[in-house]
Amino acid sequence: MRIDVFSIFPEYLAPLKLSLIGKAMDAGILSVAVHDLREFTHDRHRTVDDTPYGGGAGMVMKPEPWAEALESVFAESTSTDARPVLLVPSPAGEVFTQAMARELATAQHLVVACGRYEGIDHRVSEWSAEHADVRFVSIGDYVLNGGEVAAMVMIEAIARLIPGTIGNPESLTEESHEDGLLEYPVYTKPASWRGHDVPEILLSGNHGAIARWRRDRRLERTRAVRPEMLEALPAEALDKKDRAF
Ligand SMILES: Nc1cc(-c2ccc3ccn(Cc4ccc(CN5CCCCC5)cc4)c3c2)n[nH]1
Repeated sequence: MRIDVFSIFPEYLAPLKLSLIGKAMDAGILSVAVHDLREFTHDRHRTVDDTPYGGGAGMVMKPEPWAEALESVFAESTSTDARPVLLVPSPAGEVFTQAMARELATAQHLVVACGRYEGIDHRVSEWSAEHADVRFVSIGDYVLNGGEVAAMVMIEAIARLIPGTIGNPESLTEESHEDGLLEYPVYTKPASWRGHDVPEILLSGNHGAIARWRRDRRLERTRAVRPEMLEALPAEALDKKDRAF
């Protein structure tokens, strides 16, 4: 997968080079390029914003730098490949979920447009729709100062689902939101720590009982913290014992 990110603060995306994403990039599984939007301006002040038509507070990002920036990478999605997906972080977007991360992990080319100020001239997304599949995406119901943090969140959630990125694909199962339940609590040595002991069952070696205990903890936690997730589960996903929770 190829990911191109555009921002007026490209250094904001530097941490992507670390950890898993960094390894995946080294292994050639993933390529992430971060571009400075100001490279696509031509005036002395490298202007990317202007006042909003219709009035209102703040500034709006000008369309032309964005169009030149985006077409510089849209063109690289050759006609044989699938159209690129343009992700536009926005408080007004569809909410980003694990299901959406799974869907986007199958894309060949993701382009992320990180807005700032009050957002990007809307005509950019209208123009982009001729060249890419455009998705406005919110990472939650709160307002950030720009799209960079949202881009980091989405890239991490998507990239870790690409085969070969995560060392142990086993750890992608039974995690929260993967199968509709929250994850179970985890423990490691020492077995007794500051008066707190690891649940006996986990030391028993009885893998059947351990699996049941973990399932029960997942149901208990989901009912306590996110009851609406339990309601959303298809009936067949819960067996008789599960319904006890
Ligand atoms: N999940 C999530 C994603 C974002 C996000 C993503 C991208 C950008 C780009 C700029 N901002 C800051 C911002 C956005 C909206 C307003 C309100 N303003 C009212 C008048 C009409 C225009 C809009 C103010 C400042 C962004 C914020 N926040 N939260």
